[in-house]
Amino acid sequence: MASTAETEAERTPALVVNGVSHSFGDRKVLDRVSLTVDQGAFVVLLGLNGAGKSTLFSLITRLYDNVTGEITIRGFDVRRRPSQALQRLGVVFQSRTLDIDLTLMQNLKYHAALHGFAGRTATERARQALALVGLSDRASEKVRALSGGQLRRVEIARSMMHHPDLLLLDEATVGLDLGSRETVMKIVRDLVARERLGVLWATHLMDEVLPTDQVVILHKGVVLYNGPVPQLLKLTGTSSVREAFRSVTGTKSTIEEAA
Ligand SMILES: Nc1ncnc2c1ncn2[C@@H]1O[C@H](COP(=O)(O)OP(=O)(O)OP(=O)(O)O)[C@@H](O)[C@H]1O
Repeated sequence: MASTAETEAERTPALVVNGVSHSFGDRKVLDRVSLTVDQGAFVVLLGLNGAGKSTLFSLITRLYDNVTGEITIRGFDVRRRPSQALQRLGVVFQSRTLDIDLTLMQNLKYHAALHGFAGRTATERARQALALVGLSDRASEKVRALSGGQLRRVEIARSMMHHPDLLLLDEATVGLDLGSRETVMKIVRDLVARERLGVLWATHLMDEVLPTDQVVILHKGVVLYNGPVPQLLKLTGTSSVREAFRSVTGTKSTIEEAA
């Protein structure tokens, strides 16, 4: 019996969004959005600027209250069990949020304190987190000495300190050069493979989607496709995610051109 229970717990998705809508005044910006992120899955939330990606993240993180549908993190409803749900969640926001006048270690320890870790535990967690993103040797440097890509890596380290099951990243590579973008994406994909982390990666950049990813196309607040990449290409009779996106959304320009 115990092993069955364990198996069920292991299978509980990192994130379930079910029938979630959201309006600002009269304007509906999300319309019955549903998606699932399994443990160990890298899910790309692909949409043009204004599609509703950040609004969805604000609902998952409880910055806004979802009044329709439901959102669960590892089975915990974010409205009814907020502390259990949110302690399993890590977030890398679109805007930068590190204190550039503090060292990497100081930034991480400050965050650890917010999660109730102090002293040696905080130092140890910070060290482990920096090792995950390959920045162990920079721990005592000030954040202002880092490149844009390294800053993002520290933010990823910070989001991993409390060992979450679900990581949300909102346009994490915007403003980075190609090499840094690839490094950041590799780090996150490695975490998915190694730690069985569930990741929801919001982007408007087509080339960030790999054939092995699950992709959710969000357009004007509506999910137009949700599934594996090969199936998307087959369904649309196209040979690239860019073409498939155009076909599904009826837009002429690619996301990159529109941005
Ligand atoms: N606080 C707000 N009040 C009113 N409208 C808003 C608010 N926040 C977002 N919107 C509108 O909701 C829609 C969805 O915006 P959202 O920021 O979620 O999109 P997005 O896909 O994250 O795009 P971006 O990457 O440009 O932020 C947009 O039309 C936006 O103008």
